[in-house]
Amino acid sequence: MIEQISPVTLSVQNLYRHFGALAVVQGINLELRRGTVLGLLGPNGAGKTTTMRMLTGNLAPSRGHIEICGIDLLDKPRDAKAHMGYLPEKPPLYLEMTVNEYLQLIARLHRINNQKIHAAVDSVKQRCGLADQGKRLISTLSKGYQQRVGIAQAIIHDPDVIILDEPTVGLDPNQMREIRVLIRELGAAYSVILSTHILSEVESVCDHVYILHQGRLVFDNTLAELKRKETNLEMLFSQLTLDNEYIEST
Ligand SMILES: Nc1ncnc2c1ncn2[C@@H]1O[C@H](COP(=O)(O)OP(=O)(O)OP(=O)(O)O)[C@@H](O)[C@H]1O
Repeated sequence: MIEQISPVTLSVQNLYRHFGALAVVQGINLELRRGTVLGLLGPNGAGKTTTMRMLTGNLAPSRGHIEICGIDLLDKPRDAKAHMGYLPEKPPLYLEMTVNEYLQLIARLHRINNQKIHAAVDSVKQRCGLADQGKRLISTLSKGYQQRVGIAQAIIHDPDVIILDEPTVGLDPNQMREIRVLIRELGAAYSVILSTHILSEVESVCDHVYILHQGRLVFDNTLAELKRKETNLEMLFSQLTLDNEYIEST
């Protein structure tokens, strides 16, 4: 329902990326709408990280078109990136800083007005369950709380599109559950692309799923439709990617 009426926040057309002779991303089309969590699934080496690096403006496409909130990422990278928040697989944290120092630094890098920095840091800490952690050194936080700081840095400038690359890797089950609740909340307010290897995570968090295999999108549908058809995501994934080793390891 939401997908029918919400504005498009990210539009990707005919995206390609080659590394030398290796075609890693081959003609991807993708659309993300406000209020949606989109799960990007694929076996190892499918091209997920390469795709996300292009969507966040960290890697130039060989070909294709990316618009963030209607702004062309290649023509106006600074304007487009202002609408985008990114948590890479390895969170870009300065462990020797306190949570407050780090988030203030990130706010400055996003050119948030000096007078608004404290309010922005307070608001994002509240949102990410870090309200009592401001004076802690990041190095002393648990991995789950460090991941919250990683998410906080991705959303401090109030972006429309949030891209999270395997945000629950290495977390214990309680931390995973908490981060998933947070992602769900972010998805309701913004729009999120979530890359993960955990199929149950997609089922519990995402509204829409895309499956990438050998650089091509081989599946694109809503979770509601999968449920309606009683499709088993694990079976579907296995059939589409023919990578049983991956399924067994998750
Ligand atoms: N800078 C690069 N130079 C050459 N090849 C690369 C480069 N970056 C990625 N690749 C190759 O592109 C393919 C896709 O990699 P990518 O990291 O995008 O996959 P992925 O789906 O994110 O995999 P994983 O789930 O293991 O993280 C792999 O074969 C990888 O070796």
